[in-house]
Amino acid sequence: MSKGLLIVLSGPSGVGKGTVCTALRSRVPELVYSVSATTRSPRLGEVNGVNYFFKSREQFMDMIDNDQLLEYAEYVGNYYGTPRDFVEETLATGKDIILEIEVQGALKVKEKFPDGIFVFLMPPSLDELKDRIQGRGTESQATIDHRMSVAVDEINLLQHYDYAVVNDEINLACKRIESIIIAEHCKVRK
Ligand SMILES: Nc1nc2c(ncn2[C@@H]2O[C@H](COP(=O)(O)OP(=O)(O)O)[C@@H](O)[C@H]2O)c(=O)[nH]1
Ligand SMILES: Nc1ncnc2c1ncn2[C@@H]1O[C@H](COP(=O)(O)OP(=O)(O)O)[C@@H](O)[C@H]1O
Repeated sequence: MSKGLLIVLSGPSGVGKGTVCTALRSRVPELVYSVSATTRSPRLGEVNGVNYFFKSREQFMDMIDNDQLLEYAEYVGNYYGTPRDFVEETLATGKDIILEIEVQGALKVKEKFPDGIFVFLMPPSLDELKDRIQGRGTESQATIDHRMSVAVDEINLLQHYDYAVVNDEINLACKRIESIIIAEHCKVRK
């Protein structure tokens, strides 16, 4: 049995990663989603173990010390990390897995999984990005400003990715990512 594909989806806050991932999972039900650990507080409606594993700083530091994270990063004042065992076990069973993570973490994953597929979700414009993150209404103005300045740095690291997908329209963005996954399965690996 061949190993599954490791797909990394990054992109600035508010670009629509969560929305696109949810749509993608209903279009491609066999695609497994990696649930990250974070020290961020849950937003209204977020469920522990579904959206994230919500951890205290101490619990998160323990996960780092016990080598339970494939990668982790600090982003706008909170820690985020990918539980290692779940990713490795999923790939070993031949299933594809998608990690929705920010750029620093994605670059660390690339060192460990050079055969991973790195997809960057792009906003149609920076103005549209700001409108989306503001429209979601989950962040304070100071956090939005911080996330917008991080967004510019993140977009500057696009050259480390294999694919850039513009999220102009959710179904179109999903179709593009689905096409990438299909093409990668057909690829002749040398
Ligand atoms: N490195 C890393 N980044 C993560 C992980 N999980 C989520 N992130 C990223 O952390 C950033 C902030 O996530 P979040 O607070 O949920 O905000 P949102 O992306 O604006 O909904 C986003 O870029 C996520 O993709 C992870 O396990 N590792
Ligand atoms: N293609 C799109 N067109 C218009 N609005 C979108 C699109 N994709 C996502 N959104 C909206 O933008 C906001 C941010 O999306 P979200 O998925 O939370 O982003 P992220 O996970 O990247 O931070 C949400 O209110 C969402 O409904």
